[in-house]
Amino acid sequence: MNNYSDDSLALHTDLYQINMAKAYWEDNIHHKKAVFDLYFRKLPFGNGYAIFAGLERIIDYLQTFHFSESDLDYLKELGYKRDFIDYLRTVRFTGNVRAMKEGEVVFNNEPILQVEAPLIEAQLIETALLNIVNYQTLIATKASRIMQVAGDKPASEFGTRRAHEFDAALWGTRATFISGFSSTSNVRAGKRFGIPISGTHAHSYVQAYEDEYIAFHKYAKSHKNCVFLVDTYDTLKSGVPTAIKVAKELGDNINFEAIRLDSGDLAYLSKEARKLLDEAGFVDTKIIASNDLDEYTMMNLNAQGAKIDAWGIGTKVITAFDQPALGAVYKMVAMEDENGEMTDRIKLSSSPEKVTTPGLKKVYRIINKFTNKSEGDYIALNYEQPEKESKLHMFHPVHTYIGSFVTNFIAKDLHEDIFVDGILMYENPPLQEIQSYSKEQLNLLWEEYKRSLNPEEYPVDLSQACWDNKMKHIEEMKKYSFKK
Ligand SMILES: Nc1ncnc2c1ncn2[C@@H]1O[C@H](COP(=O)(O)OP(=O)(O)OP(=O)(O)O)[C@@H](O)[C@H]1O
Ligand SMILES: O=P(O)(O)OC[C@H]1O[C@H](OP(=O)(O)OP(=O)(O)O)[C@H](O)[C@@H]1O
Ligand SMILES: O=C(O)c1cccnc1
Repeated sequence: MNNYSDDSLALHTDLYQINMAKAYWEDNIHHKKAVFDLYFRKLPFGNGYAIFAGLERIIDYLQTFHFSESDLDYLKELGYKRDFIDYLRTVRFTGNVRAMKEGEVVFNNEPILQVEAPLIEAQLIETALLNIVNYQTLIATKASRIMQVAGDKPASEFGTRRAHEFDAALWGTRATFISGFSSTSNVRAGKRFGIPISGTHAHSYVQAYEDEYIAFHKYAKSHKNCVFLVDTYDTLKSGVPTAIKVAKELGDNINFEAIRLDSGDLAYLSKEARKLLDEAGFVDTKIIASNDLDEYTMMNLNAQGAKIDAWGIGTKVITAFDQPALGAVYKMVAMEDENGEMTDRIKLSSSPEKVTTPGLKKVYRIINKFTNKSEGDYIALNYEQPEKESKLHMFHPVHTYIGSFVTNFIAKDLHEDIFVDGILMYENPPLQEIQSYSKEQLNLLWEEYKRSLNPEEYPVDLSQACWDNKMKHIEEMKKYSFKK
């Protein structure tokens, strides 16, 4: 354990970013403008779309970006020279960021966010930006899959105890809320983000009294709104009948809101519990289910006719249980040359998906005016104006023979100016608004893209000019490497 205080996020980066920063600075190219695209190549969970989350934290990170004195002391200890350290002391984020809004429905191979900044700044922030987007977008997408099954029934996020430590619990639960979860059990997240909080009680509460009747009675004395956990000993023989008995005794003194089932056969138990509650006159008392739930189990429970009114979901959403990482990348697409002109940059690869798409680009959602559904996304070079065209040729960027012509469309630019010359231009909407925005954007998608199993592939196409430009750079780069 050393004595440095943890007072900035500038070193929350990979050492190779600092290695590059040093070399750029020594070569005096650190101030040249560079453009990077942030995107992922493959949708997670085999889903047909993803939900973007992370912008709020990125804004906060970039606004406060600086190397603290303790960061610089540590770099000095590592052997970095004084003049480089003195330079780092002055570094702030002074560039431009364009990004999609949080809650946006996003797809593979389209820039979710673009950074245009002095090379050294754009490079130093790469790791943190990817760290933020990859986790939050992954969790928002998992949560969205779950909400496709939950429908109008509320889902509460219960996962803090299983999350990958504090930050993941906090920002992860925010991501689930963006995708439609209705509440969280994490009280700090409620305080920090204004997410509605909700909570029942644990088995230990019943164990503390050993007797379910006493436990429920005491709980009801302490809380007017009661949700009783009924599976500590025997759900149908003891838990549900005891909850009913206490609720009858206390009458209008309490609101018998719900029971919670947390083990056993949730389909069978919910149906039987429903019968007992209804027979006792508690037709409005809800049944909440929890225990290792995810979209697959929930779908199965629905198919079995389970009488579940609300879901408590922890581990599997907050850890993105079936896919531990999203693979978003950050790739250079343009750079200022020795004459001060911006020139495109490309990275080649033997796999076509990994070849980058050079140039400054915009992403448009092409919305059919008649159906109000999205026809696909269209990536065009900055100077193009697809919104002014009457007919668009949309074609697959790898299998170019797959394509169609679109007319009567709206081309919606999906990027917002977030920072211009380091100045924040964007105001984060309230979280509730982000949730509503996300829901509206999902409504633009045909159902075929939203099913959880084998969804249709949503078109993410390049404009002809963007595609021609890419081909030109591939050819030039091949000639260049061949000459060498
Ligand atoms: N009817 C059902 N159909 C499909 N899956 C179910 C059904 N009922 C429960 N499950 C799921 O099956 C799994 C059973 O969990 P587990 O093996 O931990 O048993 P349990 O009864 O919960 O015991 P424990 O007391 O240890 O929690 C959970 O993921 C649960 O959500
Ligand atoms: O199952 P999750 O989706 O993660 O939801 C949260 C779980 O956390 C609690 O269990 P607890 O930590 O007491 O352990 P348990 O598995 O023994 O119930 C609660 O009773 C849920 O079962
Ligand atoms: O409120 C609950 O019921 C709850 C919260 C966290 C984890 N498990 C259950």
